[in-house]
Amino acid sequence: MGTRCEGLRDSLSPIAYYEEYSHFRLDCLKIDDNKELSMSANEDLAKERARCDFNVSEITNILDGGIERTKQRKKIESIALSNGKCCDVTPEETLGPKERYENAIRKSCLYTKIVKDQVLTLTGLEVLGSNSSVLRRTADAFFKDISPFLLHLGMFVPTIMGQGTPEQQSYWLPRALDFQIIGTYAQTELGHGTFIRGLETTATYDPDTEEFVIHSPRLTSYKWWAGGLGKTSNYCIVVAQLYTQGKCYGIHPFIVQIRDEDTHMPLPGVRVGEIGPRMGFNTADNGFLGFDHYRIPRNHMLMKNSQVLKDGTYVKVASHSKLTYGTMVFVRVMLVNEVAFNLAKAATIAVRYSAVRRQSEKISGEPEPQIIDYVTQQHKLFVCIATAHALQLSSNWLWKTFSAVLADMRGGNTENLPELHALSSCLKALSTSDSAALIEQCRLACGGHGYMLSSNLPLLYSFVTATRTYEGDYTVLLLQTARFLIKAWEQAESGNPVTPTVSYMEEAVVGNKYKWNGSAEGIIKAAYYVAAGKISSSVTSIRKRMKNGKAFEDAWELTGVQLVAAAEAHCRAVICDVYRKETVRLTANSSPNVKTVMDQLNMLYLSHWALERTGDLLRYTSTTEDDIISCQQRYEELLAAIRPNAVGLVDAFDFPDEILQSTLGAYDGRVYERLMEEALKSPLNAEPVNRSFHQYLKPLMQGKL
Ligand SMILES: CCCCCCCCCCCCCCCCCCCCCC(=O)SCCNC(=O)CCNC(=O)[C@H](O)C(C)(C)COP(=O)(O)OP(=O)(O)OC[C@H]1O[C@@H](n2cnc3c(N)ncnc32)[C@H](O)[C@@H]1OP(=O)(O)O
Ligand SMILES: Cc1cc2nc3c(=O)[nH]c(=O)nc-3n(C[C@H](O)[C@H](O)[C@H](O)COP(=O)(O)OP(=O)(O)OC[C@H]3O[C@@H](n4cnc5c(N)ncnc54)[C@H](O)[C@@H]3O)c2cc1C
Repeated sequence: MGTRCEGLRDSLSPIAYYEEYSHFRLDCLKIDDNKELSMSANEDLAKERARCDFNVSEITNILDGGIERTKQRKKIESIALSNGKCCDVTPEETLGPKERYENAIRKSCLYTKIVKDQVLTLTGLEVLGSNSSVLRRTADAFFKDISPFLLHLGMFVPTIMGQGTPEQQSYWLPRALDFQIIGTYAQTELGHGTFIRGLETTATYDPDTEEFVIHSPRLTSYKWWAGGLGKTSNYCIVVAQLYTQGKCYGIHPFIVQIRDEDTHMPLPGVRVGEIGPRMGFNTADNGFLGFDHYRIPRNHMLMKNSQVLKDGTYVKVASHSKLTYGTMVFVRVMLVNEVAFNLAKAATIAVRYSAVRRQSEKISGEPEPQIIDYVTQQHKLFVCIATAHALQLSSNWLWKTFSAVLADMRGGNTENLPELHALSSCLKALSTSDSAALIEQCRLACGGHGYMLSSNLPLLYSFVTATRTYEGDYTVLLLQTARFLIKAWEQAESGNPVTPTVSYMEEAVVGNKYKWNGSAEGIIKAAYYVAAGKISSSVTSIRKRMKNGKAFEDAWELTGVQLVAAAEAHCRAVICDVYRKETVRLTANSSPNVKTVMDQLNMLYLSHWALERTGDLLRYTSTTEDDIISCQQRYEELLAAIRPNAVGLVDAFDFPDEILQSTLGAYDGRVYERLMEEALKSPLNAEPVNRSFHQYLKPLMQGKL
């Protein structure tokens, strides 16, 4: 689809037909007065770019984290993209399941080789740390869906880093980072995903042989879902209940070899396969895995946080009981960045398309306007750009918080872990939920063409909607944050100090009502008051239920709806606050127009959420109807102010066409030409008459069936 792919022939894809029937394709392209469809860029998009009043690359640099990081990213992207084999001639979505998987493996190996040979020599291992989002982003030029290697780099390697002893790391990491072995993370089972204390796979220590016996006692204990498990991985992290000296010590991580390193056959005692078609992730060979008394050496238990000695003695090393959950916290932090990136892609596609697409008449007889000129379209799309910024900046902030807590923990201090868990849980929940909803909004904003897989919007949605479930379901994670909030509220009530992200409670517990003012800081404060009001209401409900004889657990359960809403409101206030502060900080030295447009986007986000939550504002603050009316007016003014810069703003996300992979969103705006070009790649267009005509249709129509 991108220019670098023109004329490419993919050895694995069934495209012989394409050459054979090229005359048919050429005929279709000569539909306009016998002229071939235009190869030149769309004029409307060119005009949009000419009217943009700020320096696009300044915003790109802000989003990348500085000019040097932009340069580094572009260097990595250009190495990977100049390879020329990054996309398919036959769209991957038109292939059958086996061909798609094989093609995904081919491309994963190709991309891995480029990273190993060319990118790592440029950046060193740093690329796997702070630059991993660049690797992830560049990978999208290779995969429209998901690489079967995602879990290897996304969870297998991080688990060894986070849960292995230094000796275990020095043994496993070089092999894993060099792709001599490929692994995944098998925690979820058929019977349990959320409640991990209820996992049923067992790892029983046998001191006679100094081995663990891994066993799946029943069907519900089969591992289910792990990405890359079905066909790709030869190793995996298995999370299992540890038994030693007759006692169960709860779940622990083990490195388990599941396939022969040479033949790739499953090892005796291992039952492994792929789980079947799903809504997305169809190139990720998500798998199932069962064990029949399968033995692994003692030192394959990852022993940084707890150990089993040769004689079977269990030794707790870690100072906090939940450190074995560390990989999940890490991935939740990474996911905020991941969904911000995917939302930015969807916004780019929908905004560019809306500048190209003309539909209906605003005034009878006048030319049809670009659909981006409808205020309702602006309402659908500009909040997507603003949310992509909000989540990107929140994710950078969360990453810094995560790194600081990690550094503390290296020195044995786990004091800030509960706050990190509460923050990463709610930010993961809200960012994934918002992004999925807004990507779908982008798809709907593109009308019928948004439904085409070649727009890439359906694939983006199917990928991002899964992030709301995996790595901790939305509701479950918000309830985790609620636990923290209720405890903090009780601390604040009794006059004890609370941690920074809940310091607003100290003022709110006194019972003041907040008086609305429409400034950014005013809206943020109102959002905190709404959160405090919801937390307070939840506390009241729990206490009332307990007073009426309920046990705490029952009272908590019955208050669940309010608790989820309270955690959601808290997280929204945190995002609003961080987004504001980071915008002000990062634009302090920017040119005036960049400052203005970033401020407008930020205000748009704040006003949008104030208007979405008018009921809460009226209930928990002293906001009046007049305040709401003026907020609505401000919101509409912001839509108009942002309109001329909309295309510039999405250009600032700086996605090469190869990464965007969209007929509707390419930089040149040749929307209709690309739609037709992609349609002609459909296998059904391989021949003028399909054989089913002779087999079924003709006999039916001629009464000979
Ligand atoms: C070519 C290469 C190309 C590629 C290139 C790419 C290169 C770059 C790579 C970059 C990659 C980026 C993208 C990655 C994508 C990855 C995809 C991932 C896919 C999906 C993976 C998965 O999907 S994998 C499974 C995740 N599965 C869960 O996510 C289970 C949720 N379920 C729970 O997580 C627990 O079940 C749950 C609810 C906490 C209760 O746990 P529980 O029952 O034990 O605990 P309780 O509720 O009783 O709570 C008791 C007390 O523990 C406290 N606490 C609980 N957790 C705590 C914690 N973590 N830290 C601290 N404290 C914690 C709590 O706050 C209470 O504290 P207190 O008592 O003080 O109130
Ligand atoms: C695409 C994809 C990839 C995945 N990859 C992996 C992987 O690589 N490795 C891996 O180990 N796992 C993986 N998973 C599994 C994933 O982590 C789990 O599906 C997820 O944690 C949710 O658990 P569950 O499926 O058991 O849902 P359930 O817990 O059964 O949830 C079902 C419903 O019950 C509700 N619910 C559950 N518990 C509570 C509660 N305590 N209070 C209130 N409501 C509750 C939920 O909110 C939800 O509405 C993947 C899943 C998907 C979809």
